Amino acid sequence: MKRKKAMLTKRRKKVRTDDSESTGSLSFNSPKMDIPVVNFNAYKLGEDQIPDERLSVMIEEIKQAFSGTGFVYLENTGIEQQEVNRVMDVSKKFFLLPEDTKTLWARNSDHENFNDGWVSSEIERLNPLRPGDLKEAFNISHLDSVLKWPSDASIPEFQEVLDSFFRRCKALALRVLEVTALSLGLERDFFISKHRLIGTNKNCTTLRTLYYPPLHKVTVKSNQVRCGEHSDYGSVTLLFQDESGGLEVMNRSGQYISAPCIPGTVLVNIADLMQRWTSDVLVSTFHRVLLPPDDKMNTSRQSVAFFVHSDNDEIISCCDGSNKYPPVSALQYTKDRAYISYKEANASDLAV
Ligand SMILES: O=C(O)CCC(=O)C(=O)O
Ligand SMILES: [Fe+2]
Repeated sequence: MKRKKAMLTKRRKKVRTDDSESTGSLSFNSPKMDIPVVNFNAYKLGEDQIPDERLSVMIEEIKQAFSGTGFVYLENTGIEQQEVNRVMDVSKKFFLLPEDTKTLWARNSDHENFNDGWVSSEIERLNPLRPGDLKEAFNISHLDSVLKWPSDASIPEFQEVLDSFFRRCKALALRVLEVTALSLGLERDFFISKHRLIGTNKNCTTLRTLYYPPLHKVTVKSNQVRCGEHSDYGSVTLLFQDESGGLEVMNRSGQYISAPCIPGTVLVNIADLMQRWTSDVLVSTFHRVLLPPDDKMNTSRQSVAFFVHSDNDEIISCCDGSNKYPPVSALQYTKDRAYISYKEANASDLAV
């Protein structure tokens, strides 16, 4: 762990000497990130009944990360790179199907499972001041739903692979929430007691597989990017990226810095409701994915995010009893935040 941390710091220093200012370009060219790498081995999936003392180093490191940059790479979580590759492979098969076929599994906001299904390119704008994001996605939040699972003969394994990855991410996320509670001096089950219904229609936690198509044949609009500047809405997010890179995270001085893929790790970040819940002790940080550089416009990018939300009916009040923010319903908070990403912006190419 120490070695990797040192490596990241070294890389960052090296890049910062010649590239410390934003170029103003919409393709990524940012300094390297100093997001800590924390060894999760003591509480990896499969390790059970671990006394709090054995977790003490990790607890402290996670607290530093979540209250500093709001992002951390976890290594030795028990989720192996091969599992992630399987999800990416099966997802790519889906995203490469013709649009008419994918439409059969399009997300339908009128449906009870309003979040599940395929989302076509340019539908969402995570930064409402930009044109629609150049990405496609497939969402799963209700494991018992059979309605939205693609059943194309070319990818019979789609449901099995995504369903089982959802369960693995859920298990890891609950462990992260336990460690987070301990790091704040709270009871171990403080957060997980409000995340009991993940995978059902009473919780908005979503596994989202993302595909950023090649852009060389696309007319890219002014200020359009792959994924606009935003912070996530819920409790925490687990993120897996392929090696094409491109994710950038805003640092404390307001500068976007690169958060590269480190194979075998899981990138975890604090989301907005968790920041509010912890009275701003833990921080939810802006991040984005710009366009690839000109010589890589013909390449695609993939990522897989697991957005963790507390149960819909929970009322979230500041955990320190401070009343810094009024209590809020978890579902209402998520709905209000998501609405902003879908409503039409009046001018799609405002300066950003
Ligand atoms: O694709 C990525 O690497 C990031 C996606 C993301 O931040 C999001 O969808 O909230
Ligand atoms: Fe995000």
